Amino acid sequence: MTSLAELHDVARQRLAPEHYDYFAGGAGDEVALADNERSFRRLALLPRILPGSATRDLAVRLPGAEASMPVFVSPTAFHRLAHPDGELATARAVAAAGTVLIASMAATVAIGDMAAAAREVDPGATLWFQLYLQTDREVTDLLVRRAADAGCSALVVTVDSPVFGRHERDRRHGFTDLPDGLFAENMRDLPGGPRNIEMSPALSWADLDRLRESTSLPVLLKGVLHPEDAHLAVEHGMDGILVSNHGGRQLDAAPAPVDVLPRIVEVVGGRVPVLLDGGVRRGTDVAIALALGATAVGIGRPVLWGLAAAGESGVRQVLELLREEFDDALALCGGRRLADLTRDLVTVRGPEGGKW
Ligand SMILES: Cc1cc2nc3c(=O)[nH]c(=O)nc-3n(C[C@H](O)[C@H](O)[C@H](O)COP(=O)(O)O)c2cc1C
Ligand SMILES: O=C(O)C(=O)c1ccccc1
Repeated sequence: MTSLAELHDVARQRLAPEHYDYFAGGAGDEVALADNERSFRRLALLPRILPGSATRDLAVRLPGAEASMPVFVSPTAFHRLAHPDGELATARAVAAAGTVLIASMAATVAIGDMAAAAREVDPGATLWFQLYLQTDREVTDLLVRRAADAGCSALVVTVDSPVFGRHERDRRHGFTDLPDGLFAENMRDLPGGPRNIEMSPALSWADLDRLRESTSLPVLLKGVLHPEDAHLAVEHGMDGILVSNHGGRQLDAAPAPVDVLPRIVEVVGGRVPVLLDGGVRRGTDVAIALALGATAVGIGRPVLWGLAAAGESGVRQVLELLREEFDDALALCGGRRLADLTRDLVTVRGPEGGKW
């Protein structure tokens, strides 16, 4: 395979249409979904010349992690729909790539089993745990304890989902439940028995304060788009911000993360790392996001396409392609390290380019 787009095409052929549409789809008219990729293509990189170094350093320090490149895996649900090995294959591939896997609370493999699979490949593998705060605090506390016991080195609290997104492709297929034999394995053995993941508009900053006090793990907020919320996240002691519109699956009128990134970076002012996901499909997308101030970027769907196309090997291919493409982009921008990707390199395409 020579690009993520090719892996997508193979995955589309292999997946049942209702499962393909579950992974690929967005909310409403899928305006946000389309804009996530399109926004990267509206931007250009003004390359510098004569870098003066034969090699480049792609490694980056993140909360509770040293990643081999500034690309991590964003949390996505239900990997066993894509491949029988599910999240075990994903965990192995991400460990082999030496980057961070944010394990979804809605995984079809329990967090402890994912961590064990990752550690067989690399004893130093890094997993973070994605959490939807549950209104029953006992349930949230138990999930946090299990993530910590599994060795997760940070919590990523998803805050863009006070209600479930309206996914019209799923409605058309009547896809509402996992097939028999598959289950959101982290949701077993909880007070009151197995549970569904709850999304609740009743949650507030007070619930995050409580989580912050209940754990010594770094806590990152996923799904921040408004600069004022980025400011509040820092004030409330968060250890990082993930700028995201949930891959266009929640508010369809939400902007593309890359379009709001500069303002958020400005407000945060270097106090905590600012991460981004949504629409990253090429090494040049990674370079643009870093030049606009992101510390690292996440990929969601490309991992699912790799998994569906070729299991663990497919996810490895996705990560290695992005690594090679990003290294190429950094070289062509005249850079030798991540810090060489600066804001002045980014312009808007077209004759107005540079007015930014
Ligand atoms: C099929 C699917 C399932 C997802 N499940 C979760 C989830 O369980 N928790 C979460 O915080 N985000 C979830 N997301 C959002 C991703 O973490 C991420 O924000 C998004 O996919 C990034 O956009 P991209 O797919 O364009 O790379 C999901 C996304 C997809 C496509
Ligand atoms: O589909 C999603 O985007 C998602 O975040 C999710 C949340 C809970 C259960 C399954 C998926």
